[in-house]
Amino acid sequence: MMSSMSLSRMLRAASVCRTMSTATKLTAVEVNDKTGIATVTLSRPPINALNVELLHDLYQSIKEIENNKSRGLILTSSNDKVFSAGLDINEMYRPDKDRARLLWTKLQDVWLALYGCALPTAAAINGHAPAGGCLLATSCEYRVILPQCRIGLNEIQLGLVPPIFCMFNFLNVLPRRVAERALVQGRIFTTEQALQIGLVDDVASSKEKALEKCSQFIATFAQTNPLARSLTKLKFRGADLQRFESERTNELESFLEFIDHPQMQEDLGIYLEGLKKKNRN
Ligand SMILES: CCCCCCCCCCC/C=C/C(=O)SCCNC(=O)CCNC(=O)[C@H](O)C(C)(C)COP(=O)(O)OP(=O)(O)OC[C@H]1O[C@@H](n2cnc3c(N)ncnc32)[C@H](O)[C@@H]1OP(=O)(O)O
Repeated sequence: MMSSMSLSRMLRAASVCRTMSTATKLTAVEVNDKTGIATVTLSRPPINALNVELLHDLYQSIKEIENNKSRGLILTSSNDKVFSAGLDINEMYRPDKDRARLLWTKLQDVWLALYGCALPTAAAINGHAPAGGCLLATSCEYRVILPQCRIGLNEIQLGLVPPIFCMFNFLNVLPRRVAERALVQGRIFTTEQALQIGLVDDVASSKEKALEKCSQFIATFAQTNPLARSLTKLKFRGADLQRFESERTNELESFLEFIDHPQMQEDLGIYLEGLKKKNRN
């Protein structure tokens, strides 16, 4: 039989962390009642490829956390090897046109919500983060990565033109010259390289330690007026958000045109096949 001691300990633990009522299917949201920090966990096995549904759930989670006045938001993954593999290439290869439109619109919505989030945001990058995975991480204000991970915006290697928000994210984090070179070369960085150029702020030896470091970053704002903080953040990011708004329709149409091109489809098919072949050999 369970002792009253262990029962009370369990009840105490249960009261510290609670799952948000509207936690969605492909993202789990947990709020620490002690710190007020919400953790969003990407949960689309096997590699958190960003499809319409995951992007939809992620957007809902970010908005819910923002509206519930949490103290901060941490983004992480349920997979212990991959933070996110980026956009689900199956959504771009031989796509249903309406769904492709929805995919891009949802990606844009997520970027707007995360980059412009009023709360302090941090990413505990507990696995590889290529392309869209890197986009999510660099939309946050602070990043901690685990050893032996790879991170970067490699779109150009797939023949894709990095959209404008990729540029904003890199310019916000890296010196201009480094950002430009990384994007035009489609560089994927190791953990050590990412730390050295400043693409990430810190390295942690485990997911738990990465989450702890993210919480510590968010706690640095405990004494700061939240409105003053969010307005100051907006002063830094507002011009990017405005330029994005003015170009979002054009970027959507360019994306649709781009993936409609026969050569693009052929390249995406070869790339996808290469990823699958890796597992067959
Ligand atoms: C102004 C606009 C103009 C035009 C705009 C053009 C469009 C620009 C778009 C820009 C924004 C974002 C783009 C993207 O995100 S594109 C996606 C790029 N992602 C990648 O290149 C990552 C590829 N994957 C990997 O490197 C590895 O899979 C990874 C390191 C993530 C994990 O490695 P691991 O060994 O753990 O796992 P596997 O490789 O075995 O993968 C498991 C299965 O998942 C499949 N897979 C992997 N990645 C993807 C993906 N991105 N989409 C769909 N499927 C993916 C892989 O094939 C395996 O499948 P099988 O189990 O069937 O073999």
